[in-house]
Order: sequence, then C-alpha cells, then structure tokens
Amino acid sequence: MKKTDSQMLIIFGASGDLTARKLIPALFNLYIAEQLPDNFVVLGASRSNLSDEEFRGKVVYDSTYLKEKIKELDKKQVEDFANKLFYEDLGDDYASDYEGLSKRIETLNDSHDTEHNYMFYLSTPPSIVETVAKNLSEYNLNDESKGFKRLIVEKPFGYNLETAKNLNNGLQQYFKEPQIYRIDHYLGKETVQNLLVTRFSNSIFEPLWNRNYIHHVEITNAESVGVEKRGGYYDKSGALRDMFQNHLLQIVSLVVMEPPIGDQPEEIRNEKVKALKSLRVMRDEQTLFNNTIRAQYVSSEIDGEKVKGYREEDGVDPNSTTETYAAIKFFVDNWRWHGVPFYVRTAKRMPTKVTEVIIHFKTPHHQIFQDSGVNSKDNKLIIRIQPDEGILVKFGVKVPGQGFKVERANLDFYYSSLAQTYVMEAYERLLLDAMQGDATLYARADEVEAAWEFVDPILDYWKNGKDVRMYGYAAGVWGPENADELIDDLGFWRNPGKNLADDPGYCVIC
Ligand SMILES: NC(=O)C1=CN([C@@H]2O[C@H](COP(=O)(O)OP(=O)(O)OC[C@H]3O[C@@H](n4cnc5c(N)ncnc54)[C@H](OP(=O)(O)O)[C@@H]3O)[C@@H](O)[C@H]2O)C=CC1
Ligand SMILES: O=C1O[C@H](COP(=O)(O)O)[C@@H](O)[C@H](O)[C@H]1O
Repeated sequence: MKKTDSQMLIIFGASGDLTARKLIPALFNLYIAEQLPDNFVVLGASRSNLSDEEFRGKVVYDSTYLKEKIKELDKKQVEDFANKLFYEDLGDDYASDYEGLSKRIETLNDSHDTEHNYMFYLSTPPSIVETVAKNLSEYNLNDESKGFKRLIVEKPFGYNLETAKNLNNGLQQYFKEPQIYRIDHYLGKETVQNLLVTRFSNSIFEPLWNRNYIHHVEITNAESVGVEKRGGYYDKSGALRDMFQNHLLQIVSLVVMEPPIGDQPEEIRNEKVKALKSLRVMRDEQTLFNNTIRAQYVSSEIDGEKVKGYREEDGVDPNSTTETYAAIKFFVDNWRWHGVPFYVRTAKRMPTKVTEVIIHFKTPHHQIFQDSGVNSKDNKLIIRIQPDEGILVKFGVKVPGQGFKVERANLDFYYSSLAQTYVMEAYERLLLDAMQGDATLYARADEVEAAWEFVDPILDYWKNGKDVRMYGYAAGVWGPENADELIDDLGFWRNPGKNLADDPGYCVIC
C-alpha cells in the first residue's frame, strides 16, 4: 500500500451539493477503511456563514448521504471523523478573506501537524476557479518549498477549446502543471481502469485489438434520470459538453491508446493524448450532418407516471435547443484503427442507467457453417462499466445433435463475484490518489484540449450549421429512431438491460 502523508484538504464550495453528496462521503469511507493519514484535517471554505459545528452537522450528522452509514457505526467513530472537519467563512471581500483563510490554514497546520501539505479542492462554480487559484498564489499557498501544494479542479474544464486553453493558461500562471489535478470521476470507476488491465495484461485480447479483427466499437452511456435539479447548469451545457467531451472521450482514449511503456502517470497520459489527437476531426457540414445526431426528451409516461419533457424542466428555456441525447460516429486516423467506425452515444431519460463498451469483432472471413443460425455480427466483447460491472464475451458454440448448427453463448466475469474485495467509489479512489500524489487518473491540460479539438466543430455545427436536425424522443425510450441511421449496414445499437447478461433489444421504441 502506498503511503499517504499528513495533510490538510481545503474545499472551496464546501456548502455546495458536491461536497455533501460526494466528497465528504468519500472521505468518510476512506476514514472507515483506515486509509486517511493520522494527521489529517478538512477545512471547508465558502461564503455561507457556518460555524465548525454547523458544517459538521450539515455534511455529517444531518447528512442524508451518510444517514445509513452512520447508523452502523459507534458514536465515537462518527465523532472522531466529524472532529477532523472545520469551516472558514469566506465572505465576498477576497483580500481580507484570503488573509483570514491563510491564517486559519496556518493555525490548523500547527495544531494538527499537517506538515504544510495542502490540497485545495475547487468545488465551486467554474467562473471563479482561476480567481481562487490567483488568490491562493497571492498568499503563497502554491509554494512547495515547505510541503506539497495540490489543486484539484472540477469539471467543466472550459466551455469550448478557447475557454479551456484560457483556463489552463490561467491556472498554470499560479500552479505548475504537475500540481494541477483535473478530476474526471469516470476515471475513478474500477471498470474504466479495468479497460487498461483487460487490454494490457492479457495476451488473448491485445493481439485482436486492431482493424484486422475489430469491425466496429460501440459505447453507450445511458441515464434513466432527467436533468433533475440541475436544469440551469445543463441548459448551458448539453449532453456533448456534460458527458461526451470528458467522460466518454476518456473511455475512448483508453480503448484506442497504444500500450504505454509502463504504468507511470506520464507514460499512460502520453498515450491517451496521442489517442485523442488521432480522432478524425469532422469539419465539413456534410460529414457533420451524416455522423452526428442530437435530440431532446419530450414528455411521456414512465411506469404509469407522467414525466416532464426537457423544455418543461425547471431552469430550462422553454425554447431550448440544448441536446439531452448525442450520438456520434467517428474514425480514428492511425495504423491500428484505420477504417474502424466508433459509435458513441450518451443521453438522459433512457429506459435504464447503463454504461458499456462493446467491441464488435469481424466475422470469420470464410464461413464454413452456412446454417449457423447465429447472427453473423454477434462475436462481441462487452465491458460493462455500470451497473452490474463485468465483462462478457459472446461467441458461437455447437448446438448438440446432428449437423453444425451454431448458437451464441456467454463467457462472463462479474465484479460482484469478488465478494471479499472492497471496490472503492470513484471519488474515494480519486481523492486517495491525489492525496498520494498519483495523477494517473486525472486529466492533463493537453488531454482536455485534445478532446475539445474534436468536440468544438460539432458544437459549432449544431449551433450555426445549415440543416441541423434536433429530434425528439419520448422520455423512457432509447432515443430517436433516426439514431439507427448512423449505424449504416452494421445492424442496430445494442440496448442493454439492467444486467450484463440480459439479452437486450435492438430497436428504439422497445
Ligand atoms: N454536483 C454534482 O453532482 C457535480 C458537480 N460538479 C462540479 O463541481 C462544482 C461544484 O458543484 P456543486 O457543488 O454542484 O455546485 P453548488 O452550486 O451546489 O455549490 C457551489 C459552491 O460554491 C460556493 N461558492 C460560490 N462562490 C464562491 C466563492 N466566490 N468562493 C468560494 N465558494 C464559492 C457556493 O457556496 P457559498 O454561496 O456558500 O459560497 C456553493 O456552495 C462545479 O464546478 C460543478 O460543475 C461536477 C460533477 C458533478
Ligand atoms: O458528470 C456527470 O456525471 C453524471 C453521471 O455520472 P454517473 O457516475 O452517475 O454515471 C451525470 O448525471 C451528470 O449530468 C454529469 O454532469
């Protein structure tokens, strides 16, 4: 196990949703798993007026996210965790507030012996991220002459390529790139990391992982929920910015990348950047018209209950043209992937919550078993990222009896079968990595920019292009029927079920 140094975690935006919903529960789990260092404190900072006790009440004792867990523990343990949390009111006057903050950090450092190791987590609106970094540098809180100073930045990393570059340049004025940790919580998911292990620790997959054997790659990310309480944010973002530019292109980079020379952060990140740079950027309108689909969910009934359409959601413009569904077909311009189409879709208000990567293999070039009865496109490797995490290989077996009738069979592995292994939540894993200075699962500036290079022309076309289509789909179905047009002669999207082994449908309205 790696060593975690004594340190202080300073969370900006500590009165917000993410802190209560993800960050504190992740720290709580790390505490229970005895993964936090002995000398560890959290200092929450926001403009809300809270005392240490009120902050502890909000994010621990009265937290809906910890209620069940707390019940299972003795009072002393909960108290011990809560006593590691402190709060500093920032107000609106940056100069005096940051002076107060820096003094508070110094005092807590002395009382809890955190050795001047500070990790700043920016869980604030994106508009103030650079300002916070600047203020920290003005108070020398970026100075690593005594202890490390790390800056964790939440998504979105910019709104497009230009703003992402500005943000990166802005942050790099105050913190060096190795001090900056851009969090993408999909990289913290165990099964996303397992993509690397599946590919590079097995000699049975990697030799097939190229244009000679792979027919096409399909990635589906579906959520059953709508925009919930985040309509205001989402309406300015949309599916392409919210999920595709970051989480899904990170997954694509792990599927596409060449083998790194080792498992060091920079070795892996260098290969991911190369992979993202090899995505063929679509620039002309006809290509964008043919290869991109966007849509919005419209009101419908799910399990007998009426569900709002996107334009009726709180915080959403009634004439909004923001997409809640995006499906993109693209190619990768390199030796390994030449001519292999990638189909990636993401959406809200689908029939179920699921994320899968499906590698569709080519059929054998000479068909011996003419009456096989198996759909010739059915050789697949399915990597299930969530839920029911696991891996499934679909292959042909002989049906017992005369002749050579072939049927499809499954070879499967489920993470749940590793009963005694504790699988960390994404935020737990990522926080622990950052605490230990391991940036492998964090996005580097050039990765983020390479992803925007690919996404920018699509966004631009959707905003300004001629003949741009916006389809509707009833909340609770697998998107617009027109999305099938993207798949050409290859068949249909695989519409997965709740469980990995469910044999799913392949049509939109079922
Ligand atoms: N919530 C989620 O599920 C996810 C969120 N994110 C990202 O995480 C970040 C935080 O999200 P979320 O918690 O939902 O947002 P919220 O709007 O719930 O919280 C943001 C917090 O920032 C604080 N804040 C605002 N201005 C300042 C300031 N000048 N200085 C310090 N704090 C300030 C606000 O508190 P106060 O008014 O008290 O200062 C508020 O508590 C965003 O960048 C978001 O995109 C990413 C993925 C998922
Ligand atoms: O970053 C985001 O991710 C969530 C989906 O995350 P998951 O871990 O539940 O798959 C998404 O709902 C949200 O809109 C987006 O901002």
